[in-house]
Amino acid sequence: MLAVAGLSFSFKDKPILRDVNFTLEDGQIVGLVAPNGTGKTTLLKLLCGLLPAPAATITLNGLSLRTQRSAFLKQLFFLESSAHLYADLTVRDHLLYVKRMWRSRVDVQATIKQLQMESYYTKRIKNLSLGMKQHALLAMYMISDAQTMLIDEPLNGLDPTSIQQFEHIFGGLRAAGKTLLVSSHQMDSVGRVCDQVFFMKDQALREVANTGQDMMALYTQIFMTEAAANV
Ligand SMILES: Nc1ncnc2c1ncn2[C@@H]1O[C@H](COP(=O)(O)OP(=O)(O)OP(=O)(O)O)[C@@H](O)[C@H]1O
Repeated sequence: MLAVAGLSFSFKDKPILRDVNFTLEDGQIVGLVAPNGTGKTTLLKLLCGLLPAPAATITLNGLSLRTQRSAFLKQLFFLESSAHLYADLTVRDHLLYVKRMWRSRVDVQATIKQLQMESYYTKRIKNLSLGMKQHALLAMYMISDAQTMLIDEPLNGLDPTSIQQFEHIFGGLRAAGKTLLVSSHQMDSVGRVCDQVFFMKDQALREVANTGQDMMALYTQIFMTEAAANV
């Protein structure tokens, strides 16, 4: 379980989060939804210590991010985006690197097959399309076998078949007991995959259980009704 208490953060004078508290239960997929520039990536970075939040208490299965940082981070995987992959290394290089660093038993070749990357896993990242890089990044998450996965906009640039494939893989990770916090702007996908959704607004998180409601309608209600009223 990931538990967060008293999390506040500002970029200079701009408050992003104000005294945020939440928990993520094991075996759950939680969506993180908000308009561009609200602070989704910032939150994910805070949860793994890439940005500082000295006053917050962040624990993962009882381990403190502040005082037991390396044990905490071994249980978590986060890579901000496929733009952060190494341009001159191949997909396979990335997967072998993650397997070694996370001491994982997940089979690299089986993962390549599962993600249908056979035709390009020996290619350098710089020669891949955005969708291919997104596959490579998801493969890194799968290979890490980390208990908790923070995934930032994994569906960007994917075709409909790949979106289905990713949703299936997220479901498989949940079935294996993993905890996923996934930011996305794809509300239909959020509705299909997530157990609950955090809507980020006014420096706070509004938690909504997914009971099959229309997520786009909910998005409009939370974010757009007010915006329209201000025009
Ligand atoms: N290094 C930085 N210095 C100052 N401000 C920053 C920095 N990084 C992000 N911000 C600001 O923090 C706010 C939140 O940015 P963030 O990238 O977390 O948003 P986001 O919700 O992930 O957006 P998007 O959906 O566009 O990816 C933005 O207003 C952005 O301008």
